[in-house]
Amino acid sequence: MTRLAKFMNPWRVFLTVLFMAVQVAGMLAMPTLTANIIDFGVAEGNVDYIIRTGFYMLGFTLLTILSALLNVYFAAKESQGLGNTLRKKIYRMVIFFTNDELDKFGTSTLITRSTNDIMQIQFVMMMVLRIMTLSPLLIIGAGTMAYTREPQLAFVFIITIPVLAALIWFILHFSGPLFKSMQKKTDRLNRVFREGLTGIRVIRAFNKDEYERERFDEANWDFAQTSIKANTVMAFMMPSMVLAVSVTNILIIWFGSQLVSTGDMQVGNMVAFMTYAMQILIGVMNVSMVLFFLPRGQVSAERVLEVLDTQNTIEDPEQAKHLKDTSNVSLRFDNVSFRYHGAEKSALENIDFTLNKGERLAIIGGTGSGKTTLANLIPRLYDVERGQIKVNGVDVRDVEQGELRRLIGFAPQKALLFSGTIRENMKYGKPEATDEEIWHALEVAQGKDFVSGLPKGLDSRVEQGGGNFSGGQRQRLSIARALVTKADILVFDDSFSALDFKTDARLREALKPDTQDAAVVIIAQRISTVIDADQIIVLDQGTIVGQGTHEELKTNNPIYQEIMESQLKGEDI
Ligand SMILES: Nc1ncnc2c1ncn2[C@@H]1O[C@H](COP(=O)(O)OP(=O)(O)OP(=O)(O)O)[C@@H](O)[C@H]1O
Repeated sequence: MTRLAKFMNPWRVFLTVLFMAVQVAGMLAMPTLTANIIDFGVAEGNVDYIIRTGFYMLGFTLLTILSALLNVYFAAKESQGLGNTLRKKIYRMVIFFTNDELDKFGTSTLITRSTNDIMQIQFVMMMVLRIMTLSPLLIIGAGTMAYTREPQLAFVFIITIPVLAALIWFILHFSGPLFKSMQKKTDRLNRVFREGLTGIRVIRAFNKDEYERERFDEANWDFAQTSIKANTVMAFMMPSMVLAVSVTNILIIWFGSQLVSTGDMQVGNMVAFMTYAMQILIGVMNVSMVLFFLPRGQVSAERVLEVLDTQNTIEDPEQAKHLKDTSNVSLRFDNVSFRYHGAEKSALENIDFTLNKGERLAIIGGTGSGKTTLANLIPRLYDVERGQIKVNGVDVRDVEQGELRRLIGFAPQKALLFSGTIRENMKYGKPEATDEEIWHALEVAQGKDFVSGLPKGLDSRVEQGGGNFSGGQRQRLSIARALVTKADILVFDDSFSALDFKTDARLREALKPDTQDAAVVIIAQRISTVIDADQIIVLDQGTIVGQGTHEELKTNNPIYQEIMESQLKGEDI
């Protein structure tokens, strides 16, 4: 938690502590004023004194309330501000994470860390800022006041504080592991719930509704049981506190009344002593609670800092080069090899090709042959292990990522759209794109007809992930989004797979005049998609096993022939 200090505002922390100190001073003054009113006002029948002290008490009460409010205000502002800063920082980090870092963490843990863990930090920070400053001050202050008022009664604390501390320890000792297991069970509950929601179609198709319901019920019941147990144990906290306060009061009254009867102590002092005793015991209880929650905040802080401390493996060079000659675009893979982080085998081995302006390169291969990996290397989503990727003759690692990616239009394998309107999605890579440009891109991507058929056209809503469109429609929108950028290098990663053969053919035909000045990479599993490419690369287990035109490969490449035979009848091609 201490490492979080650098994200905090020192002025707000100072004001929190300052108002807390004023609040404590007010709280400590009250029992003394009560004692005085009893001993010098009531006992001596001094009405003036009672009224004057009554006003002082009112003043101190107002001061205490005001400073308590300001303390809570600044503590809440600080803890919420800390949460806000951490969330912002995590988001900014994650958005620049390379695929390597994203693979290392996984999306769901990044979501949990930026929501649950930060909320836990906020909660603990609020407790620390309020209770951890209030309680020690209160314990020391009330202890000193009580002792100076009546040293003969101070021995009471030697009995009651250890008893209360032991009771609290006992409760926390049993509830601690239960709360810990509750966190794990919450994770499980979330996982089952998430799986159930995302897999709802599969669940229905396999008629597994009942099975999934039982799985959820079981996780839910398990969580509820642990929660009940933990809270039952915690329920002993308040009675223990009441017990400790009552025992203290009994002891104070028992011994105090003897001192009063012998004239060694005044009644008011006894009342004040009882109030100080209660303040001390509440302080002890609160400190124990904070000490209980602190380790949880610590774990969350570590999980959040782990993300913030992550060094991006892909960084911009200090002396960046520029992709000057954009009029004559080229893409070159120079003996490129790549291995995923922690993988034993290379995903790509010695990939070598050159693609020039106006040319179309198709990459075909079976599942897991490395096609998507190759596509991801072009915009530098990963860095090569060996070899070089050059755009316009410059190594992509020598160029700023922003400059490189502005040159590339990318339609990923999973056609992901963002919630918003179709227009907003189309403008994603080129915010200044006109409606005319968008409609043209949609026409090329064979999406104009269905978009213009929608009642609101370009203003039609796109749900999260594009869930309100069919797979084929999503792909066409994703292709159009890439085309709107009018990029020099266009990469279509299996983007035509959900299109029927006719639409696929029409799209590729429409693409030709539109991409005359671009270098186009088309990744596909279907022979019909790659048939008219200027150059085809056949990938198998990460290596190039064939390179040439369709006519060349058709006659001399056994793997290409194999793919062809499995998909089409030879005589049709
Ligand atoms: N993030 C990753 N971490 C580790 N290994 C990966 C990762 N992504 C892919 N791989 C592995 O790299 C190899 C190539 O995968 P890739 O996704 O490039 O294949 P692909 O040809 O695009 O397959 P498909 O046609 O099924 O999409 C596979 O063996 C795969 O298991």
